[in-house]
Amino acid sequence: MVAMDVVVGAGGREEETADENYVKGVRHLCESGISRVPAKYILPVPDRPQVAPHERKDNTGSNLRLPVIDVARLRTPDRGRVLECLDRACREYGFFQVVNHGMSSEALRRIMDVGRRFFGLPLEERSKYMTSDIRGPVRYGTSYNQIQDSVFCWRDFLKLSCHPLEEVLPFWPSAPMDLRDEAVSYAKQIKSLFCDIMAAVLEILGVNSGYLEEFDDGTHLVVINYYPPCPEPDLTLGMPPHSDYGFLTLLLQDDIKGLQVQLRGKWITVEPIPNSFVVNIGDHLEIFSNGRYKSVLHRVVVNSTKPRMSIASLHSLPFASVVSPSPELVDRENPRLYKDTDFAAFLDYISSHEPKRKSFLESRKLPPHEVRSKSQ
Ligand SMILES: O=C(O)CCC(=O)C(=O)O
Ligand SMILES: [Fe+2]
Repeated sequence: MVAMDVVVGAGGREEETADENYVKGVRHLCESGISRVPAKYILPVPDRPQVAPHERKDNTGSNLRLPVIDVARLRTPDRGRVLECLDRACREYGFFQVVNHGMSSEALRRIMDVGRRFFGLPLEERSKYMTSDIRGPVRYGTSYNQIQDSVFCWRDFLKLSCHPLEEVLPFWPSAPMDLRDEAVSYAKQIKSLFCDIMAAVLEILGVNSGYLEEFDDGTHLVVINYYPPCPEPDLTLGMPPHSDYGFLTLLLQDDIKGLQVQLRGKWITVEPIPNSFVVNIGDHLEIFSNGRYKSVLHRVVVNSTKPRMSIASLHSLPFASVVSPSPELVDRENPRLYKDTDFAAFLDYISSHEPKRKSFLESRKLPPHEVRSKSQ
């Protein structure tokens, strides 16, 4: 048991005396033996994940199966047909699952296993990597954006910046002993899968595939998310509704449900498919495609019995690159809808605003009177 100062607040809810304890993370909080969710994690009623009684059937009965893309078929004469499915998935859902992607189930098992062992280390070891530096090569933390969040969410994370690998590697956790080797191997394989999928997306968009080379030097972040069981899962979320900032996110999840996607105004649970990745469009691809593809809101719900783990790989252009609508996708019928942006603008935004839904992307939209039909 970890000692933590707790007092019983109004209504019998245990309150910690100092916010310092919350920044140690949810796992630490749970190990202190709580039986109720502290006020710091309780969302205002409209933001809680409960499902209205009349929607209960739709949302829990049949979970929507996202379109499934067979990556191996991209290398067969069927490529054209797979590209059509991919285009429809990107336009209609902004989310899809990929199977037959070439990464072995053993490779996926190993990275999940080492991630789980990292979160099982004593807090003293994990907290060596706690930092408020959002630009650093490694960051252990909690909530969504613990510097800005007024209500915390039920997640601990380890973020590994993966580019350039040889420069960041010495900063990554030295325990568990095999974490660096496993994470390097995973980072290389997932980057290659991202490039295969991105090449297909560029082909559908009819955009010069020269962009693909730029991704070789692109930003790459691997985020290991850990969601401990929560005594009152109706009051909080593992992650609030958000969109991801990059071009594409490739998410590996364990077999515990939790990811929900907002489709046509409803929260739909993504049914995990073993050994698959969930892929979603990020804000940078929405801008680059001039709105042809949209980043989609998603969130994570927690449960009272089982811990859940996921590993998100977020990919974009190099840190200093400007992301703008691709000139091929701007013309008289499709006027330019977004301002240029870059990574620094995104980091400045998240360090000065409480991130809400798609607010960063909204800030990059051109006001209607400035919408232009030229690319510049
Ligand atoms: O854990 C999940 O299923 C989703 C995580 C996520 O959305 C993220 O890391 O951006
Ligand atoms: Fe996300």
